[in-house]
Amino acid sequence: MSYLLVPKKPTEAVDQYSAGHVYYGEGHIGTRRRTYSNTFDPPAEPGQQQRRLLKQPPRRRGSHDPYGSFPKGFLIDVARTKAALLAAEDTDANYQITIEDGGPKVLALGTINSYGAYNHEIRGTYMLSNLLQELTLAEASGRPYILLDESRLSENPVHRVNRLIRDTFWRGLTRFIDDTVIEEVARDPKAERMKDPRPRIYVPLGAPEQYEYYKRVAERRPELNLDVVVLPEKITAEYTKSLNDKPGLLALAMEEYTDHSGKKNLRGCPYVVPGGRFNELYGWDSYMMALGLVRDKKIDLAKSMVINFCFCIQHYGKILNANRSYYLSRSQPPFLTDMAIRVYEQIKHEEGSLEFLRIAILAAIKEYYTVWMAEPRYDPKSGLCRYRPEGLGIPPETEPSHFDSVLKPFAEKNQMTIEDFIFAYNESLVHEPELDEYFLHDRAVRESGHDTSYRLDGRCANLATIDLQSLLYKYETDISNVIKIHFKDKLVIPKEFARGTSMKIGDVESSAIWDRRAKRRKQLTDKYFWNEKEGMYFDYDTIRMEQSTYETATTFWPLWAGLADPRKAASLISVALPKFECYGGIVSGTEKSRGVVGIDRPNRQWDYPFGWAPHQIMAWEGMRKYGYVEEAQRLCYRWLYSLTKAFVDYNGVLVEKYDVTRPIDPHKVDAEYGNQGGDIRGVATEGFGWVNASYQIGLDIISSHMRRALGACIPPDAFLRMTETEVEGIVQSVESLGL
Ligand SMILES: OC[C@H]1O[C@H](O[C@H]2O[C@H](CO)[C@@H](O)[C@H](O)[C@H]2O)[C@H](O)[C@@H](O)[C@@H]1O
Ligand SMILES: [Ca+2]
Repeated sequence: MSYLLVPKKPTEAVDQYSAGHVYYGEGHIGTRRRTYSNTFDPPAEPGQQQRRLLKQPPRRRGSHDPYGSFPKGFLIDVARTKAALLAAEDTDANYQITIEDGGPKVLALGTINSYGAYNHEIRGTYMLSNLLQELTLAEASGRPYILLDESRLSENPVHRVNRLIRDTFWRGLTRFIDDTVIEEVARDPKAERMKDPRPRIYVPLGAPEQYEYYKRVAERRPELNLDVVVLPEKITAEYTKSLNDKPGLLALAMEEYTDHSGKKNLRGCPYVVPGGRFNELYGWDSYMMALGLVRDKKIDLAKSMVINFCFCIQHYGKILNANRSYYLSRSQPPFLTDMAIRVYEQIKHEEGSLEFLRIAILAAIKEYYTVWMAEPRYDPKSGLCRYRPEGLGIPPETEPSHFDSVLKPFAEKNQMTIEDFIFAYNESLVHEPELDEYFLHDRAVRESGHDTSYRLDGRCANLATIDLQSLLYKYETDISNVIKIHFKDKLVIPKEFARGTSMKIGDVESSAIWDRRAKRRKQLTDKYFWNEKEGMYFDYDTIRMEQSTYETATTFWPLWAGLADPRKAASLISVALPKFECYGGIVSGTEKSRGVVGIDRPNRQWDYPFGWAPHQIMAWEGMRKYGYVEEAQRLCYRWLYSLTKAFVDYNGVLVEKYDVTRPIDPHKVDAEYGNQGGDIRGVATEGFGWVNASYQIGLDIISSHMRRALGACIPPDAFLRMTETEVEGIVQSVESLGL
């Protein structure tokens, strides 16, 4: 009987903690399915034991496995067990097993040791939800029957999150653009309601080889209905607006390779997307994810994202908010220099690494001059820079009713429905300067990455933010250091980077000028952004010529950039930190600054009480830079606790942002478009990009003692009050329960 040949220890051939696609085999359409010893096919004539396993529902106590002390594994009929599990335990029928389900929280499974004759009970939300996740993965891999290690169900949650991110989620979020996947990557849930959302790719004029490539794809595969469009050399705000009805992907870097038949071909340079409805290469998300990728030793991916950024600067004039047509005029917070340096550090022994760094720094210099130090973003009066992109009309990618309350009075004034007014306004058939001003700021808010908040609403384009100021200081110091250390203090500007700038071919960049720029920026920061009385940094309004009073978590960014002097750093820790430190980490802005919210003044996602991964990462790194390691670890524990807690209680969820004031279900966010990444059917396959990164980075920051406490889900406030021995006692009892 073939089932008797099933190995006793499924771990012999495949590691018990392998990623789903390895443990169960590849199962997606078009990929090769592999067979491993931890899966098995039922015999044509099932024997007695097997019949029992396949036909009888799992039994309760009385049929307990007498070999119970063995490391356990289970023989599972995937479809039957999944159906039984969902019927009993998913009482709210959302294909997740969470603490909100009211089932018995126990399910008996036939053990491998007894060839399915005896059962062992799986108990509690966490193990049952892990079972659902494993069954969903097995099903997706096309496995009707599996042998499952119990350790995959009782796995320490910190180990499980860390492992899933490293081996599964990055993989799930990786994209590239070429003929094999164009229909998949062109898909855009944000564009579905736009007029002509057929798959479309816009190719820059300077990449004719890509135009030829995609034209050939469109001809060869007419069923795709792929529209291939060349962009004009000069991209104006009018042109970008004209694409609103024809949304499409913006081409990214491709590389030449020789295929198996010896023919030269092109293939897309891969990148990682944020997740949820964000299925494209984003600006600052990419930086945060690159930190996580480097940490997880996925260096090629991080490197490829830098290459894609350089392509964007060269062909679109900026690092794009994201590579969709409606983002053409917009950038996002600049992080290229730090990203390139971190990748370079990992590849410096490789051939071509210095050339990689040279190109990235040249691209960053071009971006610095033409995006951030050029009007309208640059304010010549103050010498400060702002998020202030060009653009016309209403951002088309937001949710349908997002602007209704803003547009309603204008629609009424013009005696139109909101829908008719949107058309008339976008087509310049009506003129509303007040609305133009509103959307100028709205676009700026989106460029800032902080969309939306009461900090930036209605004024962002006028604000020089402490965020941007810190990032540009980092550009200046990084560029200076790289030129000095790696290029003998001389970096010659080549033709492709001089084009479209005031730089001339052959101009030489040296460290001195970048040092002067950094020094000047530091003076301006102290003058405009530091508030001695409040002991922290604030944004500066370049039109009203006054500091903003909104308390923002980006006040810690000068630490990350190395821009604060030690006295200011100390004040940020003693005065500012208590305002932002919440139960689950750093909050985006203080409650006082946000003000009262209600029906007429709804929550904004970048305000109190929400916490975001990039804010945590920037604060941790900044504090560590200045020696505030204990504070960084404490904040880290808080954040990782929120992520782990929601993961354990809510079927493995990892989402875009968290409510850092909620101890129980911090992933529940009632603001704007809700939370991305939470839409799980059985199992999460992607998490959310920058949250994934924050988890991996955070694990390297906390102590091993903290890591053990986290695995036992000890709440932060309790953990901080406990002695090390008390924590160890709890950890050991949790571990002995196998949970
Ligand atoms: O569609 C609404 C907005 O979506 C993006 O913003 C949010 O998601 C991004 C990707 O994770 C992130 O970079 C940003 O900080 C988030 O607020 C997009 O960037 C906006 O332009 C867009 O309007
Ligand atoms: Ca449920």
